Amino acid sequence: MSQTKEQRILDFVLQNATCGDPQSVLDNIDKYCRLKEWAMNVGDQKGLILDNIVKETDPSVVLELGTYCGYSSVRISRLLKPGARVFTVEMNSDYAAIAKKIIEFAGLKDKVQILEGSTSDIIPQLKKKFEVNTLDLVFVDHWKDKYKQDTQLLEKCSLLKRGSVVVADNVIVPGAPDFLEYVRTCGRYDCTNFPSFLEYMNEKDALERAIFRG
Ligand SMILES: O=C(NCCCCc1cc2ccncc2s1)c1cc(-c2ccc(F)cc2)cc(O)c1O
Ligand SMILES: [Mg+2]
Repeated sequence: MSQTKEQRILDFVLQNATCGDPQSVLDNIDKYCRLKEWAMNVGDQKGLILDNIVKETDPSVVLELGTYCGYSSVRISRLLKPGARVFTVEMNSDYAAIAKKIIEFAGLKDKVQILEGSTSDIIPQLKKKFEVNTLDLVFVDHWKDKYKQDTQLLEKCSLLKRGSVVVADNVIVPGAPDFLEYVRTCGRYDCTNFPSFLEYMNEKDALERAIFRG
């Protein structure tokens, strides 16, 4: 059966990275996707900005929307204190299976729980089914036209508290204009734009940090 790009990324990690070493997993995914096949990981440049935001926030409970191959799950969870958790939502079961193996290879399976399904279904279940109270950090990296509605859904489900940090990838490319307009003008967030570049390319992209005011 012909391999998918995501399977080739997994194989490259298994053959070249060091088991239990998250940084080597990240470095090898970046190496493969820069040199061989582009893929939609947040990447090393935006990843460094995300690292700094995670370190400043020091979150206990993280929600990620859009797992893909698990690159940002590894990126985030490698920085968390003992006992802190990442819930990551992925609706493509092939991606979820790859991500599970990459997260396990990195030695981070106890910190990350992959939730397969749509954010519309899973976000309303977080409190009762997954025993989440509120979220300290949300990394938004799924369908760009769902960023705004899912941010509003997080508010509606009382999952955000004063100081909750929402970080969104790709606010320039592919872009999430309705999300940007919402968080910057609704009066409930303190927003900061972090200019960078699209993963593995020279095109401009950016992360947006929106801190919930409560
Ligand atoms: O689509 C992207 N990422 C979302 C994948 C969809 C994953 C999910 C959708 C969904 C719905 C509901 N519930 C759960 C989920 S999980 C994406 C695309 C590009 C890009 C940039 C330039 C290009 F020329 C072509 C693609 C770059 C990026 O960094 C991305 O993140
Ligand atoms: Mg992205």
